[in-house]
Amino acid sequence: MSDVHFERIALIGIGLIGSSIARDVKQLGLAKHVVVSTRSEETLRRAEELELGTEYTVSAADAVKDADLVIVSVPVGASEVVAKQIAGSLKPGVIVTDVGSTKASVIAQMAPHMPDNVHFIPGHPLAGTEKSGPDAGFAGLFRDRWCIFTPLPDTDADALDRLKAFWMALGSRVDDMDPQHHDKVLAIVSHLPHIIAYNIVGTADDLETVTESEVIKYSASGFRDFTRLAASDPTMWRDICLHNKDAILEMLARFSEDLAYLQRAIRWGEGDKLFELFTRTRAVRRSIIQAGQDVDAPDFGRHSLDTKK
Ligand SMILES: NC(=O)C1=CN([C@@H]2O[C@H](COP(=O)(O)OP(=O)(O)OC[C@H]3O[C@@H](n4cnc5c(N)ncnc54)[C@H](O)[C@@H]3O)[C@@H](O)[C@H]2O)C=CC1
Ligand SMILES: O=C(O)C(=O)Cc1ccc(O)cc1
Repeated sequence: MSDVHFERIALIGIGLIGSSIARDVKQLGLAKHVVVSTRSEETLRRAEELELGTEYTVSAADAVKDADLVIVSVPVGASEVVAKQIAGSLKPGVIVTDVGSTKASVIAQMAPHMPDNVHFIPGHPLAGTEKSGPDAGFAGLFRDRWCIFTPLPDTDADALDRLKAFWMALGSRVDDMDPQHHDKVLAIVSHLPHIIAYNIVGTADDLETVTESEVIKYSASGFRDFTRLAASDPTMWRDICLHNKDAILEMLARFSEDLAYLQRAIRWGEGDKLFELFTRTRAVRRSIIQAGQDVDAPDFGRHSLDTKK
């Protein structure tokens, strides 16, 4: 079955996200040509071995020539470099989008380089795992997950609809948001949990009174969940921290205040305060489950969707 949405798609960056898009596009027949481009020869060769595209090049500028859709899937800190590389080779009318975890910074890095006759529409699929690289991707990653778009004030409505139709073909639910609001929401639901995970695993690793082998041997499931997040790609998460600095610092300040409240309640034996908080937070999880999110699976159960129904 074929449902071609774009004649030629260029994928710039072919890690977890780029390669998952490539697998879906191939499986669903959403494009006639898929040009894969990445910086490193080694990753490009691996993408070719995995047959993720129809053409391969280390030149982002060559990759985007004649493309109708360009998807940039690189660490957010590399957005400006890529924008500069592709700007002079984009076809008039092409849709250029990205998948970066932060939006205001990506817009600031890319928009000034985009020619007027190009539709630049920033996006962010809220789907992923702690793994990275072209081998880590899988078909179905985006199914039943949100993809948020942060269109610019002058974004063409038809181009936005075409891009949304593409993501809906991958199984995503789509929504629009203001970029600053996106960055605040993501700071609390995604960026802080990762930062807390990096911190707790780092703290455990630094403890002098508990040996590393004890941490490994006795790690209960709570700690293990943190280690999964803390195993996420260092480059990607360094860039997210640096490129969503204000929202993350704002949420960290709130978090620290609330932690001090909890610390005080524990110190003074204020069980009622602890009980009230733990009851309230339990309700949040129930709401997530009611909203249809499979929170029990380690990576939201995406691997179970690898094989098509
Ligand atoms: N990993 C996740 O769970 C999710 C990641 N994202 C976002 O998606 C983007 C990509 O993330 P992943 O695919 O997980 O990363 P990844 O590390 O698996 O892949 C990144 C790819 O970008 C390439 N790359 C790096 N710098 C480049 C440059 N200057 N020019 C061309 N290619 C370059 C790398 O070679 C690699 O192919 C990031 O912006 C990240 O914030 C969004 C949703 C989920
Ligand atoms: O692995 C996980 O639990 C994630 O939360 C993956 C993830 C990482 C970054 C994003 O911007 C979106 C999703």
